[in-house]
Amino acid sequence: MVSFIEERPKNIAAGQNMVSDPKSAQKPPAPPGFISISRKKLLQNLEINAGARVNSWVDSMRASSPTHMKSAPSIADDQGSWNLNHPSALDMFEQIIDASKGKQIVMFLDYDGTLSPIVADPDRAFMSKKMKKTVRKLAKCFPTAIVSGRCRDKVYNFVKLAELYYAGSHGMDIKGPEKGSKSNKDTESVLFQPASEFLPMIDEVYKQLVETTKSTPGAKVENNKFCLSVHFRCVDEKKWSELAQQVKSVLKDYPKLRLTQGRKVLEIRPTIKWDKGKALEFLLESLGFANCTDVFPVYIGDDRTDEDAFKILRDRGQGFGILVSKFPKDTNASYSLQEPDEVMDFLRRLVEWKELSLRTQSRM
Ligand SMILES: O=P(O)(O)OC[C@H]1O[C@H](O[C@H]2O[C@H](CO)[C@@H](O)[C@H](O)[C@H]2O)[C@H](O)[C@@H](O)[C@@H]1O
Repeated sequence: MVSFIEERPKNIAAGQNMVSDPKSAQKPPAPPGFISISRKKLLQNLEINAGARVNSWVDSMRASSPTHMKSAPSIADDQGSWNLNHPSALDMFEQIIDASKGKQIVMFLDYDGTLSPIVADPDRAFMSKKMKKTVRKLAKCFPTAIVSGRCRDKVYNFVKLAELYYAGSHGMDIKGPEKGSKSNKDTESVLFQPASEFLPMIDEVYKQLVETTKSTPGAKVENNKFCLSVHFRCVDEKKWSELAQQVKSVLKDYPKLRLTQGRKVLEIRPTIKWDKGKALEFLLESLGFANCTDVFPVYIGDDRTDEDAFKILRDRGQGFGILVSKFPKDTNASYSLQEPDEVMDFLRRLVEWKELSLRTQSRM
């Protein structure tokens, strides 16, 4: 499947820190819409150096906001090319199944915006009962992992399925199925925490951010154990610059932390070379598929941080990524789905297909 993504700048590897372009920081904000070249570049530059100018942070915050994307003048053209290059995974279901023939499908699912709809209060991002039932069935058919920016315990409390693998804190906290669960009768559950030395620093910065941002109405700081989120979904846009300034004032003393951006959220994490893509590779290895050619990983996610995993799959030439988005975006995913309801339909079809093929095999 052809993708129209432009690669990250050559000097920037996925998950590495990016030095902001001082020229683009001086430019006036681009007109609404993400089609313009400068806006596109901005979207690629969402990994923000903690020392970057606050203006460029705010530009990035605006650029990633769908309300700004909707009014793009050439949105119809872009939509056409999007549909062509990133067709719906539901429409392409048969082709996907054909490509997986003879291979072990392994499922990787992001949580927010993929399994649960985006809501204003991050503590209330519940997954529907129907979605939970579908994910439970999915895990009976294929090894399944949840890969989330959230703290692992929190995402577990939303999903509550012991038979899954969980990679929390953007993959910096990985655990296998509970011992004694159906998918893990006797082995120890995998546990990998590559950023554990950062725990005291993250706690310290969390407290400082809570204190510093409390004067900005609507701002919410979330402790995700090995990383932090500063939410601005409920902050008046006029106050975004103030919030960016507050976050910057805290981060200036912590060069070992970097900032990335998700959906109306500034994400702060250690500068280690670890991300959702590395977590995907770690999990494949743990499952015994390290150098395997007959594995077919499918990663479904909606956010910038999921791009690291999409890129790994594209580079390995194995399986593919599915981006959950209603809008065209630069992505390394091969297919698209519009929203969590479509994700559920896709997962259900996978389950139905697997159950049918198992029944057919048992009759032979
Ligand atoms: O990797 P994910 O599972 O997608 O986690 C990324 C962030 O998700 C959460 O924030 C997002 O969802 C919230 C609830 O719908 C929404 O209010 C927020 O605006 C979104 O950015 C989570 O709260 C963050 O900590 C994660 O970093």
